[in-house]
Amino acid sequence: MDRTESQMLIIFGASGDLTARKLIPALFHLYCGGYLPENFLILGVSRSEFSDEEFRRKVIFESSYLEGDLKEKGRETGEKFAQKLYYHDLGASYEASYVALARKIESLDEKHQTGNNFIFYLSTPPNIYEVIAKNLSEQGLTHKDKGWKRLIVEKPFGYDLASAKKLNNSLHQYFHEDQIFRIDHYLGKETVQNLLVTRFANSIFEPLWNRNYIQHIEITNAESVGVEKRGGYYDGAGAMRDMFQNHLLQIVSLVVMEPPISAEAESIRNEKVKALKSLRILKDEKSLSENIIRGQYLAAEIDGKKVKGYREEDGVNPDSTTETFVAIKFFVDNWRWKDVPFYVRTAKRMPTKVTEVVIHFKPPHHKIFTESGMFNKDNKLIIRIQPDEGILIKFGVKVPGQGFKVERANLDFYYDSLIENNLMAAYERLLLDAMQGDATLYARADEVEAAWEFVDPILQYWSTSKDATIYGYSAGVWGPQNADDLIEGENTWRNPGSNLADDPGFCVIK
Ligand SMILES: NC(=O)C1=CN([C@@H]2O[C@H](COP(=O)(O)OP(=O)(O)OC[C@H]3O[C@@H](n4cnc5c(N)ncnc54)[C@H](OP(=O)(O)O)[C@@H]3O)[C@@H](O)[C@H]2O)C=CC1
Ligand SMILES: O=C1O[C@H](COP(=O)(O)O)[C@@H](O)[C@H](O)[C@H]1O
Repeated sequence: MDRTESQMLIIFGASGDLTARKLIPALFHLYCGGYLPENFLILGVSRSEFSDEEFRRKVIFESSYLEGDLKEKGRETGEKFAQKLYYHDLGASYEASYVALARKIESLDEKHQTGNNFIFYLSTPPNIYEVIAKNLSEQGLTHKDKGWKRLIVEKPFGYDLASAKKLNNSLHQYFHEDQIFRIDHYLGKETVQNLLVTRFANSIFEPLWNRNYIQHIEITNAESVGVEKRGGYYDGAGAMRDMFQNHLLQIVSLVVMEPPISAEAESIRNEKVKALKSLRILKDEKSLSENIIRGQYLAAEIDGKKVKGYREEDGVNPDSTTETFVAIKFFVDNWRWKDVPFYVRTAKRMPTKVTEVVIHFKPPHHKIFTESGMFNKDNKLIIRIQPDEGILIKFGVKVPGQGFKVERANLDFYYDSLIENNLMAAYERLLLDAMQGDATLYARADEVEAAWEFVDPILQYWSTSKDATIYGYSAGVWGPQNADDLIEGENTWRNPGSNLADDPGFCVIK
């Protein structure tokens, strides 16, 4: 709290969905929690015409995203928070009127003593990020001589490796790397951060965290919703760009990375980059076709309700070959992970919303309890990212009675069980970190590029090869059936329920 200096947050794209749905509610929660400094302002910027009052009404009092909060905290709290909000209409284009914007920022800064400390948040279509950065620079708004200046950049960061590099180079003309905060909201999730703590604050997991004890690793990110109102955007992106390149590879990097020398941003980010660079890139046609399954959801009935197929969604091309499901098997080429398969999948219109990491351990070398088949079941560590956040270990116990019959039991931890378990929403945590200048949970330029290096050949293969199949799957099932064939031996995906303790079958380790 003490570290949050007086400052102004300038949001470009203030009339858009993200501002109303995530940013303003996060800022309101930070305000109610006493996390914002006394001298703090939010200046919304876009081309739509609003007065300050109209903007406040739109994003606070008439917003369905704050309705519950306002009921709980009272209108008066909403009114006080609203006094921190201002709006600037950029006019017809994002190229124009930066002189007027600069004047407005300067006068607000002077009047409200925000210390010339500015965060510029880019929540517009990505194709205008550079234009905004350039104009800010030309108006002298990026200089660090008086106060600090930071830039938060929304995803997607680039469309492929070349465009990500281009965007990095463009932004670096106007901002130093230490001023740029590339957002990935999964890094703002408490349970994703806890991957670091589970691994590096305990001496019971890390000694086993390697090829000697781990048989394979499975990561599932499933959403039950379809593309909702974002069909237009999603059709140009697909699951690979929308989720895998950023959120899933961030989780992978935290699972794969070596211990950092400290919890400082650069130490952690250095190790994450090394981890991403050690992923074996699927390059040749054979490995691309054998190790990746992509799919697209088809119309179906779920709980008696008809849901549209992907191609029928608003904004989606009726002949679209954009993937809404992707499952990938890959290896990590380093000392720790040699020969350990990683299976990662992400999809829309699955049976439930769930994200989890499952570490499957190898069975004991020598099997002495032959009475039941239990010794064949693997020990598992399940790290539940969402929902029902927690950690569960599956291990064998003796069934009471004669002989040595073994059954599987659970050791578990639930975030719910903590007395203080107010999990801060991802955007709250990330905004607060940026306000305090902490970039640990933001992606660095080389990190984003390393992730694209893994993803690029896959996208190229899909766009150029005639053999790159896309499979249909009915909305509400766990994706195309042949995604199970990716997994070696008789193992299958875990297909979890929404409760961590649900046990949907098991994996057989031969
Ligand atoms: N919405 C979400 O859930 C998520 C969004 N994001 C990212 O956040 C950013 C904003 O997304 P979102 O709020 O959903 O988008 P919207 O389309 O709802 O809003 C875009 C905003 O940018 C402004 N804008 C400026 N120039 C243009 C232009 N040429 N065309 C269209 N709009 C323009 C719009 O306002 P005006 O027309 O008034 O200038 C509007 O305020 C995007 O980069 C998106 O990828 C990331 C994760 C989730
Ligand atoms: O970034 C995105 O994430 C959401 C899923 O986020 P979650 O926090 O609800 O898991 C996804 O729906 C969206 O398509 C994607 O752009």
